[in-house]
Amino acid sequence: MTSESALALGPPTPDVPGDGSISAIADLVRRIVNARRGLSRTEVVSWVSQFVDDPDSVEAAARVGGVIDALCELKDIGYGTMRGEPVLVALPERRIALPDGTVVALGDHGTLVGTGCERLFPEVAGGATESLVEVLASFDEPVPLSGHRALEPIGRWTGDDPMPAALRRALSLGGAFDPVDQKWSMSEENASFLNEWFNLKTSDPSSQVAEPDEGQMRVAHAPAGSRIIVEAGPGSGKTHVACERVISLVQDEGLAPSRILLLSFTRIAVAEIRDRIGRRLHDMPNAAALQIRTFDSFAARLLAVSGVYAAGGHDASIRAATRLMRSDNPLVADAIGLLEHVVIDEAQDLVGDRKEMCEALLALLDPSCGITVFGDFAQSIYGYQHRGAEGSTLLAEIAKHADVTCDQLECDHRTRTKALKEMFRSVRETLKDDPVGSRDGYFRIREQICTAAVENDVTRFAVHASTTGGLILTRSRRGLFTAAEQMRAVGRSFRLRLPDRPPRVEAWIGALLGGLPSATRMSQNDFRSIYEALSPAPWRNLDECWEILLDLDASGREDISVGNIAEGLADPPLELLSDHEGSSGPLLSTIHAIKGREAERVMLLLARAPYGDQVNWAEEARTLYVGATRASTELRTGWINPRKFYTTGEPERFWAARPDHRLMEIGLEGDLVDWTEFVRSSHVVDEVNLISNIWRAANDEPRAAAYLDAESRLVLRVGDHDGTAIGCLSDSFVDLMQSLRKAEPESALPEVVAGIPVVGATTVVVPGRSGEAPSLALMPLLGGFASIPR
Ligand SMILES: Nc1ncnc2c1ncn2[C@@H]1O[C@H](COP(=O)(O)OP(=O)(O)OP(=O)(O)O)[C@@H](O)[C@H]1O
Repeated sequence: MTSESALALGPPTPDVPGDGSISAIADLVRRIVNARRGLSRTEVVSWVSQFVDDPDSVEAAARVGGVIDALCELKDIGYGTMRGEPVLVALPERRIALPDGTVVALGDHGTLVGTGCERLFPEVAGGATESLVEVLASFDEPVPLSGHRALEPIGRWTGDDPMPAALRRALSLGGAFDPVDQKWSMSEENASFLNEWFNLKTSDPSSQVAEPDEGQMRVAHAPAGSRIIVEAGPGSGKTHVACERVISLVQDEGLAPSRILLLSFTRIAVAEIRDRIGRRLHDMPNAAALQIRTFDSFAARLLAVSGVYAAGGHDASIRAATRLMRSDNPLVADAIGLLEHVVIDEAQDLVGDRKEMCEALLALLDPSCGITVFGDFAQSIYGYQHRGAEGSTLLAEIAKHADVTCDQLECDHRTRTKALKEMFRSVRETLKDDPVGSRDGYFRIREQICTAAVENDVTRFAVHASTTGGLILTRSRRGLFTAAEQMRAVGRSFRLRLPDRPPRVEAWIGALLGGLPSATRMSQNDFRSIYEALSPAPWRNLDECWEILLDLDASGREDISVGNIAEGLADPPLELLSDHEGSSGPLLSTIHAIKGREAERVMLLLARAPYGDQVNWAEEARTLYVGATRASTELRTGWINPRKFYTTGEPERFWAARPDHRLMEIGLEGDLVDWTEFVRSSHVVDEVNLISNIWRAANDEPRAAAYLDAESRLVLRVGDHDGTAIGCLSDSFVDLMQSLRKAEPESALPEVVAGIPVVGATTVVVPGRSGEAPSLALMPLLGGFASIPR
């Protein structure tokens, strides 16, 4: 077809507006492309331009060209060839559901956008073929737009750099977008969705100090020597008050920070508490001496100062610390006798070894030492893991002590909707009335939770617009792996929190300072030269990195020392710590691993209810309650059908059988030998070189494999068996693997363990030899499943 015959199509019919608006141009483009096969872009531009104001102007052609490009970019129309020449062609219809509930049509839909509307794509009634999440995920990764303001519902691109293609597409779909003037308007819901999709930050609520309510005031400002149990529901501010209590003990009661001990469960919880208290007490000279620790790090410190070494991981250290505190050791008794106040958070989950350790600690305290214990019986979800534990959490035990008074916090500060507030309260009542639990009771609670949800029974959560941010929670680890797989399958970015993983401290520190002697000092200029030589470059800029290092060094000097930084990282600040893989998107976690956290939006994935005689229905119900009460604004429930896995080892890990191999979960803490042991092996010639190899592997995220060496060790390498060595599988991992293969104790190891995903790297602190300060290194982080030959 020639341009003449294209033009012969004539002027647009009266129902096709020719007002030069974006929507009118888009309609005209679609109309000519659908009606006439084989038109080139130039022919379409020239036909459409005749219907816009001042058709001969360069602007008219540019405007029409811009709209054609936008339509092509979103596959509304496309390019084909005719007789070897590129031509514009019609494409099949698609209907896309937007986060605000509207559906827009793309492709050959025969619907006009309509006069006065600036949309490129018409809004249509009826069902969608895909969601905006699927469309955006299929293009590419979200582009970080840091540096630009958050997207307002009405706005214009003000960046100096060109608008990223991903944003252009998202705006074209999400609302009215003018691709030439780069202006947009869209609904609040769609704007807030895009802000999350592009990881644009809104204000940080944690930096605002909340005014305590009456109950919180009572607890926070109780006399230093009081012994109180604070039993209160989700969102009542227990963690918030735990911080206020410590601040008040220092500021109002004049306690020396070093005489206050606060214990909580996770490193992240501890880092958050330290961060909050640190910000409020920043002008107190000794605030850094506050002992804010996890139960595990408290045990490790106690053993270290007493010169006791306990092999065998965290649980063994906890048991050794308990024995030590019960052993009449004068050094330990003195150290603990100095404490003037102990705060324990999340006491409802203290069972088994950790509970016994806390009891041993409390028994050693001076009678004048105060105690504040926070917990919520309705959120107790760890009973099933421990023998005889039901009903005997630390919370329940301490409540029996004669010298302890009980207090409560009544207000719920988390929820933003009436339905959630009511559910938080009513389910707690139900749990209180039926502590033993039953199948019927469990289903009643499930029902109550669903009533408070804004949407239930979501089956395709991975493409649901609400899962751009917030939490996606599963009851089991099997569910979590399945959910992660579903997200991966549709190309979504997400963050994944798995229990029992090594701590993750930002890798650039180890990449830049790892392998250097602890006595190394560095000026800002020295640092600049190693920073600029690092490839790939760290995601934090040079000045930011230097500021962080000066803070960690804490010497007040203008240069840094590797030893000081390593010491500073013994208790890493919150901003350098992460407890998940991935850097953007919603956080996927089991309910067990998310306690104490909250999010505006929660997608609680339900599976078929448990069955059998062994089900602890009360605990199942409490677990659902913990999951549902993480939401402050929008709770949704969805469905997941967890894949089958077998389990092995302690802590439990998954494995699955395949015809000629087994898949075994890898990446748990202790799966690789530590840095000191690895560098002693013949595979490491130069530590600095090793570190740069690990840094590259962490950034490329390749699959690695472990190859058998001459000394019967399985050495982790990138590439083939001559590839770069970046680590070595530990004996405990190898033993577990051999037992899974049903191999005899002394039988040969496999030649290769393949398919091991490298998911990142972490900075590690390397203890110094006798009397020396510690130094730094970098270790790879592994994830997913290794393939083990039968
Ligand atoms: N007095 C207050 N005024 C306003 N907001 C508050 C107040 N106290 C706490 N909050 C906020 O309420 C939310 C819940 O607080 P927090 O996480 O401390 O509750 P919690 O009792 O520990 O919850 P959970 O038992 O679920 O872990 C947080 O966002 C916190 O900042």
